Amino acid sequence: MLHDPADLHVWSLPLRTRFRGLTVRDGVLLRGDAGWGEFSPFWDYDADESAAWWRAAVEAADEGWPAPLRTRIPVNVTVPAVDAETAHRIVRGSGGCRTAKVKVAEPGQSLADEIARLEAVRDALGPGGAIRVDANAAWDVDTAVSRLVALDRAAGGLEYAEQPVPGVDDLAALRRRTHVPIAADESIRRAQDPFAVARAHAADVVVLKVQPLGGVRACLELAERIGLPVVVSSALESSVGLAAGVALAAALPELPYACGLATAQLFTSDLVDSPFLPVDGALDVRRTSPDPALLAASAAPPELTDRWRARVAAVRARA
Ligand SMILES: O=C(O)CCC(=O)c1ccccc1C(=O)O
Ligand SMILES: [Mg+2]
Repeated sequence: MLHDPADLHVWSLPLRTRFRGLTVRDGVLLRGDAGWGEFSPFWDYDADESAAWWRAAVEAADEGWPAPLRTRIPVNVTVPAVDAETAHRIVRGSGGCRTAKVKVAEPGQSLADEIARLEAVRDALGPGGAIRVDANAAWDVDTAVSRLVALDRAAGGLEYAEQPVPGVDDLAALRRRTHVPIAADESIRRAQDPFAVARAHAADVVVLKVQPLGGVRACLELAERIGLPVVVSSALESSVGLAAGVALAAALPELPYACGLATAQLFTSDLVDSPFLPVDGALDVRRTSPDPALLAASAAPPELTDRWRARVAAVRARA
């Protein structure tokens, strides 16, 4: 279907704390017969890599998603690379999340910063909660081996380490040298071949993100073929885009881990009047549509709007 360019809504939303180097997040909403879709590739994704993100938006707008198998999705609170006191406050204010995902390997921070952050998260969560870390591919294998010993101890046990090292071979080598389970994220969503992880026995868990992997149906197929437990995570979308991740999590036959879909908490405002915020550590499964007043309040300035329209035109020219 041809989406009328007049029906592209370019938005920009501030983040509470710096995340992945970002202080604002921006993107596009489009409306189709089935509902609203979000297209929000990060600016370091070129038109080629953004094609999958566009397919996910078109699926949401034109087709909708497969029927849910569950009504609630347990989620992790996402803790950015903040100081210990802030980390404690974020976990306590998370809406009852029993799992925390803590960012580590932030440039300029020390192991002591990470240990303090993990101790604070454990204190806030209590002994029953689960703690995972995400290093976004920043370590080499030797560094990861030693860091994971220290961080596992500081956390009182790690549930898993997400993408501690860059490549599939690195993940496989590290996995043989640590008892901490390994999750693959970038090695799935930015890889030529997402199945290489499974073939190399490089991970215990795979992280699936709807937009970079081309939609809910594409992710369901990938999950079935890859044969490893899946964690659905956001790409820091508005609550319109988060609905796609919620739909994927709801449609997966098995969902053994909390999902990384509580990222609406990282924004100071949203595009829908009832954002995806956890209650008792879980999100309700539902679709969302933007509130016209919030969409207007979050409308991007003209220059940014032009940049997004050009991006959409480039990605559509390839489709
Ligand atoms: O998984 C989560 O808890 C939140 C999502 C998240 O961390 C993320 C969000 C945007 C881009 C990359 C990542 C990541 O997992 O590395
Ligand atoms: Mg990650």
